[in-house]
Amino acid sequence: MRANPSDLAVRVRGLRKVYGDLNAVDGIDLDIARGETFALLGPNGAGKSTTVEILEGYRHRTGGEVSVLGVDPAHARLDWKARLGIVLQSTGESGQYTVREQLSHFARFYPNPRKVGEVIAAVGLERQANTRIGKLSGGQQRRVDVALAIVGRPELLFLDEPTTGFDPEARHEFWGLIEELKSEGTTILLTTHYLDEAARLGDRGGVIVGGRLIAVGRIDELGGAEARIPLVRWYDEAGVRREERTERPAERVVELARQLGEPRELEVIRPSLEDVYLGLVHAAGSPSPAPESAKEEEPA
Ligand SMILES: Nc1ncnc2c1ncn2[C@@H]1O[C@H](COP(=O)(O)OP(=O)(O)OP(=O)(O)O)[C@@H](O)[C@H]1O
Repeated sequence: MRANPSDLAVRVRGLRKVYGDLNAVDGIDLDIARGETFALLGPNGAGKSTTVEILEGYRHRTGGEVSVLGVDPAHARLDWKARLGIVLQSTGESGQYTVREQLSHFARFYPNPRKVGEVIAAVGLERQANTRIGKLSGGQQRRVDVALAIVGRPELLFLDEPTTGFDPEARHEFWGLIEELKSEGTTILLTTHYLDEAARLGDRGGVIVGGRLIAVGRIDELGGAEARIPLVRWYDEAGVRREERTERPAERVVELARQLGEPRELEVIRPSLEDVYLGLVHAAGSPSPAPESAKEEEPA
């Protein structure tokens, strides 16, 4: 994608982060257009949170250029922070205030906040509005995190594994909320291990492995056309498992039925984002060690 820099919410070039001997982020280039939802995917320890926390201004980088809403997060001021909404991976919410009190308190920090009652309704916590946060379930506390992140009407919303601990119904409701924010023009950077979530919400996505972005593109094109060709699987007469990629799986199935009658455990698989992702991660291998000159100690 080639975009005018002013249309970009996030522009990253050659981003690096070294912890001791580890290249946690190893030369990432990334553009996220305004209004886009970008899903950052990758296995545990791949460097997603480190990247996101650098963009949020919570972590120093070792090298590279970063611009978020036109500002370098390493030198950003409070008015820049007010344009962001952040849902961190772990919740840090204090439990002694009610949902409404906490939201009303934080809404005051922003120049143009949403109405607290609307935010509570949007995250589905109307019945818990006057409950102390410490008494909510894990999934409900996560909704409070999301509510706090959107109350300031952010231009750019960071969602780091936002639906971990949600039951399936809550996840679907949450997706509806994110789709509404998208339709209002909010730019979203989402990290998630749920590939169905990434496929549903993401416009574009990237896969990080070992600190490197190994694939980036439209979410439904990630991994290339080849990786999405349907797969036909069956057992032949000798009981050997066979598989074949074909653009015309129905034709292949008819041929097989003609040859074998009812082939054992015949399957037609249309690769999902999860299949494509697993193929990419498997092919990418493991991280590289840091060069001596780049070593840096990281405080906790
Ligand atoms: N403060 C730190 N000091 C030293 N190493 C760190 C620190 N924070 C993260 N790391 C290491 O950097 C690597 C990248 O971690 P990061 O948290 O960015 O991965 P992630 O992709 O977000 O993983 P997950 O999906 O598990 O959240 C990991 O190997 C991790 O152990």
